[in-house]
Amino acid sequence: MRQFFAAKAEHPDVLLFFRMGDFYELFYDDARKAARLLDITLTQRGSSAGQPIPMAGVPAHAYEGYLARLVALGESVAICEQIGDPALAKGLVERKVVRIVTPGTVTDEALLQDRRDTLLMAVARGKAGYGLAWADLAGGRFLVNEVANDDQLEAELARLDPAELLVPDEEGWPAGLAGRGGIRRRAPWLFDADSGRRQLLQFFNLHDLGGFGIEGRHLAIAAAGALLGYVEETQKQRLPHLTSIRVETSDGAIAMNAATRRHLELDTRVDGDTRHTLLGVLDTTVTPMGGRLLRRWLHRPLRDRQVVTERHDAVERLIDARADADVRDAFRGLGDIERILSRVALRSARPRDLSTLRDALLLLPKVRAALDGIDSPRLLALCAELGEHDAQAAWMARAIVAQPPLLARDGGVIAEGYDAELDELRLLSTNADQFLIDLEARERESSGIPTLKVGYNRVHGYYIEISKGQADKAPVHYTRRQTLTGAERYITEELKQFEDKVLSARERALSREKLLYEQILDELNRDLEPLKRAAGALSELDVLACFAERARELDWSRPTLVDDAVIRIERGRHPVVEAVRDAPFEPNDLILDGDDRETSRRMLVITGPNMGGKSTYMRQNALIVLLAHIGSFVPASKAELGPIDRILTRIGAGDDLARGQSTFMVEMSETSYILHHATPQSLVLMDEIGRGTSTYDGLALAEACARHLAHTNRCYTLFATHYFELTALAQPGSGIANVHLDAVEHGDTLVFMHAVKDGPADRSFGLQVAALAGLPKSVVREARGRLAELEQRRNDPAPVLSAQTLDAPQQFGLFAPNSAALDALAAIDPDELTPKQALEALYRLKALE
Ligand SMILES: Nc1ncnc2c1ncn2[C@@H]1O[C@H](COP(=O)(O)OP(=O)(O)OP(=O)(O)O)[C@@H](O)[C@H]1O
Repeated sequence: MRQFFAAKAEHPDVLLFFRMGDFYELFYDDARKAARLLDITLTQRGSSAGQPIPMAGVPAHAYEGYLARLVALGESVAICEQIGDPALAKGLVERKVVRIVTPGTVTDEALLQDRRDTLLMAVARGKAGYGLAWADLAGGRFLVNEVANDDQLEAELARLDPAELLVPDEEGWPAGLAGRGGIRRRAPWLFDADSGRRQLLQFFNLHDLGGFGIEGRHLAIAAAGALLGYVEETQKQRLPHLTSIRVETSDGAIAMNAATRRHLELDTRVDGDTRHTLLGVLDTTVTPMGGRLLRRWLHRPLRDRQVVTERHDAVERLIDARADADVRDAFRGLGDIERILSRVALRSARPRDLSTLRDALLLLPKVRAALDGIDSPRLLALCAELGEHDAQAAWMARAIVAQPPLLARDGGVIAEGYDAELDELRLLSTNADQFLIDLEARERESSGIPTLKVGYNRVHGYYIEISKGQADKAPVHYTRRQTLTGAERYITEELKQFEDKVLSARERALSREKLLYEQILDELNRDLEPLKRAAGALSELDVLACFAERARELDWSRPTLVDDAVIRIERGRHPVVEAVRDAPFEPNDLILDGDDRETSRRMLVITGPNMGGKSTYMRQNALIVLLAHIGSFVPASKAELGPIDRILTRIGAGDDLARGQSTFMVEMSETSYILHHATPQSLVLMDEIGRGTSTYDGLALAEACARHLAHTNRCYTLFATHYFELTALAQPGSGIANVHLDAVEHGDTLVFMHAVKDGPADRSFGLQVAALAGLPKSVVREARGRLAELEQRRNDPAPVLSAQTLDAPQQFGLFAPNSAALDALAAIDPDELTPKQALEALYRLKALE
């Protein structure tokens, strides 16, 4: 327990896995917590100061599964091992914390998700905003950025979604950050720019940081220093695979804030589903590393049109040459070499990592052959990045057996013929079998005991066994080793010598193999950079081939990026709705264009019935713009897109109660963000703005926002609304046009046409949709009565949006005047009344006046 307390004192904030023989044990609060999180038994062991010591344990041979669960829950675990051999230790065996496994720093295959980066991030704070540094230790990437304000910080957090976030232990963090899981508060002095700089120079062994382009970015350097400090503290080893640091600026990408990522359901739906999302439809990459790159691309559509056009070009060439199928075919045997290379650098690569790497290198010629003769600048560049690794592949093929065992510990990894000394040692132990058979035959003959056996067990080694009945015939030079119930076991001088030779040959073979294994890792580490580049190129090829496959399979077409201010989409479709619908999807066009105030068309006011397809139409256009800017083809027959700097959305997506905001508050803060940030190059989606409050307030706000977007922001706007009043905004020269979706009534049913047509809708079908949804008939009937009244009221001379109404400070209740009388009136069904009842009703109404 003294050892435990000492180790625990050094790691008070994390769970301590304390190795005791075949188990990792946890004590006290750690035990209680682990028992709860892992559903393992909480027991006791001994006592301390008269109190029993709570304990829980996991078997050492299966600890990875438990570790994975704890890490997924955001917990960190310090692994305290027995150092040295318990058999040789005098008294207690020494124990030491050898590493700390934390959610953001894991690199073991079993603890990672295949198709999702696991990131560790640090955030430094200063007057100019925030510095961000994030590292993917399993993939060997290290990046930084600086952002000016809380909104941008939240957008980066939503994009990168780090598993673990280091922040200075101070107050006043924005709610979006403070409420996240995986936050680790660290002493503020650890986020100091000067010491960060020193730390970086020391880590990369450099004299200045100019080569990385981060000189002068003090906040980014402070964050990077804090991150490195944490990594060194927890990993307790060098990280040779982090070889550089890269700046990933925000202005290189089309900005999307957290709300936009959520609303567009890029990789997760509001209900947590990941299949029916854009990534779910798009991702047919073959390798996990390709899958991760695609996810990264999807969250960072580029503004650099040359890079994007080169990707379109590559995809088109792959389709034309029908080469994507061959590339993808070659990739089936590829595996996750990006992460394998990190484990090679960290020297934790397992035998099967090496055989996978070897097989990947052997596949490179096939990949190159599939791309041969395809004239695309990006594909040519990627082929060059793949590099030449034939010699390395041949060497690894010689070194590693075809199918190595899981662990290096028991040997059998290095192939025969690779190392003469190992072969000789192995021969010695293999020949042992024949020697023993011969020895048994000889001893049987010389002793005259036909049942005599030669055997082996781990405790006593080799022996000659004679049954009890025959034991008196044992020759005198036999020395007794062990007595069993029915037999005696002996050893002879010859057998002892043989045993020493064989056992030591086995041991020497194992240690020779270990040495060779280390040498292989050394050799690979010498060449790590070109191998990492090859892995990067393979990931990108995987994504481009996936784009080609999707384009062909789903009938997508190549978008054109133009310099004019325009978004012109012909026959666009929603990729996810189309994928899940059984019935055909109705394609729709979108034209927004022009810089000129008089002639431009910058905003569409979209009206139409509920369920008509307004949201689908708006989102499909945003997704098409996004897909085009990651380099993919798009679900449309044609798309011409001018420069885009932001995609901003305001789409009702439930309350954000977790952050203590009401529906309407969320709606308004998202709208406010959009009004402050949208530029003439931004695409803005506004879905039913104003519906979270009373009708007149909502209508007034919706109209004011629409005007602001059209006249001040002048962004490309799709504005869906149920307020018909807004259709009046579409005046000549306003830059605003009306479109609508339609439905037709067939008896009791409604048929939605889903086609976008010019002009405003003439009615909304709200009650019919409600009836379709199964609202009780009596309720629908009553609503119909109310509707008639309200429409009557609307035709009253007082205009809803008169300046007087808008300026009035008080809030109008829709039914405020005479509401008791109206209620009573609505409750009357004239068809059901006798003349007498009708007269009584009239008197009652009169009394309510
Ligand atoms: N173009 C289309 N072709 C085929 N089906 C479509 C199309 N657009 C929408 N749909 C179908 O109609 C359903 C309703 O669409 P959507 O949610 O976009 O309607 P909405 O007008 O936004 O409704 P609400 O006003 O109630 O929010 C979708 O789930 C989809 O199944």
